[in-house]
Amino acid sequence: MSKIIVRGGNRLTGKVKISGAKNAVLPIIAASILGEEGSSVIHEAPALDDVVTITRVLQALGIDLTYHNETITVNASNIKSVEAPYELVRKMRASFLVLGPLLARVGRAKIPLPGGCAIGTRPIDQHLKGFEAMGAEISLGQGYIDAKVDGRLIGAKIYLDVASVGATENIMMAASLAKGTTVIENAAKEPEIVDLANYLNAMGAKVRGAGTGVIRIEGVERLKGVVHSVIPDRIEAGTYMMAAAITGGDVYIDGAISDHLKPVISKMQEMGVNVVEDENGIRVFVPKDRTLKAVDVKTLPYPGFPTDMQAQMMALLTVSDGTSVLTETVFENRFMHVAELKNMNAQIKVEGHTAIISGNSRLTGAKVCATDLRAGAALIIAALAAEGETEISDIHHIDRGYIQICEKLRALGASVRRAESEVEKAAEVIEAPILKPIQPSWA
Ligand SMILES: CC(=O)N[C@H]1[C@@H](OP(=O)(O)OP(=O)(O)OC[C@H]2O[C@@H](n3ccc(=O)[nH]c3=O)[C@H](O)[C@@H]2O)O[C@H](CO)[C@@H](O)[C@@H]1O
Ligand SMILES: C=C(OP(=O)(O)O)C(=O)O
Repeated sequence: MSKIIVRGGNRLTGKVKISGAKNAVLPIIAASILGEEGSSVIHEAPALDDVVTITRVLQALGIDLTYHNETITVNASNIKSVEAPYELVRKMRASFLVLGPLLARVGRAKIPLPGGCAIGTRPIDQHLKGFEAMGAEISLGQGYIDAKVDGRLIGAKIYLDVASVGATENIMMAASLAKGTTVIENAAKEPEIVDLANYLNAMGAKVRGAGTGVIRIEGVERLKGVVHSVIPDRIEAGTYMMAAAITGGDVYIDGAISDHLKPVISKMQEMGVNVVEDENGIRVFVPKDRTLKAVDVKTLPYPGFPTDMQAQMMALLTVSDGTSVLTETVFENRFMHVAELKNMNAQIKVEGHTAIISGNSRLTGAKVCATDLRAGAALIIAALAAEGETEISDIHHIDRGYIQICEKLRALGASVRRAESEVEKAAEVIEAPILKPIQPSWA
């Protein structure tokens, strides 16, 4: 099994470049399915495992796609299958985002129930409610969602019971090619939704209000490929901010958009971390001899404190002065890192959705397991401050969301390396079958 091995105690200094956002590039790749004419060229697409997986999903649909040097070129003028392979979709949640675009483009999609991090039950009822309101017929059998529409989807008014990021994106994409206007109420407001709306609008869609709670989409007849650069990853940026702080370091987070990180910046400042924002990035530093203070944190949909930063924040709180209360309100099972942090001598008690962290821990290196993506990031952060060596296993979770994390940390002065397993290095190859183009039922 591959591992990341960290020797703690080094102060991080220097500059780290932030890559394109995983949670923006994934829906943008899915949205490319909507382009009937020309190619889309997507820049700043980091070669994360999740990004590679979704590109393979598109290839399995018979879509022409190439991926070189963080640039993806997609030509979806021909779609040859409406069925996404189980072996790919089970690996990640966001692969379900191909359902809306396929349904809108060719009137049919057969997608396995999605996999991804086991941080909660993660239902897809809000996605399906949206598609049904737009006239789709949905059936579920043998682990697959089969969605059909006779003719085009019809614009509808859809109120989301929860402000789901994925449901907002899936419905927004489907609505772009529907007949008439769709209004999504209680829509998610994350920056990744705005990036997707910008991409769709460049393709010729008419999406208004992305970034607010009400998004209005006027359907158009057809969309075309465009050139787009993905926004920087606010969660990757936040992770390096925590890494800098826990080591008492001084790091410039190059490319981070501070507007996207306000709740993280504000909590870190409350703890006593110095954070200086400018138009190109964020400098994070802890003055010598400053002790960081405990704070209370509650995760919320954007613009609240991101659930995807909860685990990393917890790692930082274990060494801060005093008791912190951290409440997770977005996912019901997102404290799996607690047991692992406790193995490193952290003092944490969980009561329902709340973790009570007694600070001032002297973290010690241990053998620990990355139970999910951000849990893995939290363990690396804790390990940077721990005494001795920490060995983190199950790092395939970390590879879903962090590109070259060991290289980036080493460049900042950390002692961190990967120990690769030969078995995992033999990449799984899933060949796309040879298929014929599909015509929509109304063509
Ligand atoms: C690829 C991607 O962008 N992933 C992000 C996206 O995940 P994802 O889009 O899956 O997260 P959602 O916003 O949909 O989930 C938020 C909450 O809504 C619930 N829910 C969701 C859909 C649904 O149909 N019914 C329902 O009840 C979920 O169980 C969860 O409790 O947003 C999450 C919340 O910011 C982030 O943690 C993930 O990193
Ligand atoms: C939970 C996450 O991702 P996903 O929704 O892809 O599982 C994440 O990025 O932290």
